[in-house]
Amino acid sequence: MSADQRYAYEVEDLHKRYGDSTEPANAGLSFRIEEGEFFGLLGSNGAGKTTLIKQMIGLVRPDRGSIRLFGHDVFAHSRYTTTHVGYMPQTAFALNSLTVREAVYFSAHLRGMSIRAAKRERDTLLEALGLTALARKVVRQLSGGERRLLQLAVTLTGAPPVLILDEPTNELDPSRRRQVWDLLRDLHQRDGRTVILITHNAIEAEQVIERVGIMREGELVALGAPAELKSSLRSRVRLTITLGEGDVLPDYLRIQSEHRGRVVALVDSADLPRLTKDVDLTRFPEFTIHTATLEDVYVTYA
Ligand SMILES: Nc1ncnc2c1ncn2[C@@H]1O[C@H](COP(=O)(O)OP(=O)(O)OP(=O)(O)O)[C@@H](O)[C@H]1O
Repeated sequence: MSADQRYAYEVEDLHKRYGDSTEPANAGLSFRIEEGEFFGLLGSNGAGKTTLIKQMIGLVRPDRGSIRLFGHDVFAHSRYTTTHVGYMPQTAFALNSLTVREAVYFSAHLRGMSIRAAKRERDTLLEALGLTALARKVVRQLSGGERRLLQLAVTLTGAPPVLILDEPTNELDPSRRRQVWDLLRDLHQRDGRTVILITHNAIEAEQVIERVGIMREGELVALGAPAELKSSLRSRVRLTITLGEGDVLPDYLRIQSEHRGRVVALVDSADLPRLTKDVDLTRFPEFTIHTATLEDVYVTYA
């Protein structure tokens, strides 16, 4: 990190346990996110991702530890936090009786933009997210995916320097998902925004994220660039193969998933020559071999 680079977030020794729950939701988390970084947070259900994020925007108080946003304590400077972070939660969108264009316009205006600037912002965001044709529709009449896009548009209003997005591509069809990833990549590369993304879709996220944290049981069990984490895997090669009736694979393969004869397995690089000797892969109707993906890292750690 160069001398003039700042941290967007500095999280130190964060602990959180809800009510009389025996297991902590967050247990001793410490990490930093650089200004302008695209950071992905992965982890299975209940790993503690949402709790961490809610603490980072000052919605949930930790039992112990500190969180600084550009050097400001998020709880002592709650106004600073709300004006500098755009948060898109997983929960349903609230502005149901407004039209799409009103929802975006009012959000921009409430974030301090003049009437003129808010109108311009509204038109730009609706266009960027492919919502212009729906501008006059009432929010409650939108489909789940359309609502999700609108929620993203509202989150982006006022151009907050930090975006925290909880599963932004959930419920979207493949072409809309691509549109969202392209937009986020643009906001990051062109405008230098810091993006913090929670996702279960490691394969798609891998295209955009620069560093990833993997959570399990309230702790960060892996933190690094996707390439670094992939190269740290012992089983570096992924084999996908469709088996026929009675076919069996050697037991040194680590099976990750199996569905209707389609098997995904991880193979130690050292075992690859042995595998190609033991199994005549060309006899199978379908197989692929490639280096491990971020999803393999996720499945290994989470
Ligand atoms: N308001 C709450 N009250 C009590 N327990 C909670 C509350 N919110 C979360 N928890 C518990 O804290 C733990 C972490 O939950 P959290 O929602 O942070 O996980 P997550 O990684 O975001 O999960 P998911 O991927 O399913 O959204 C879980 O055991 C959950 O049951």
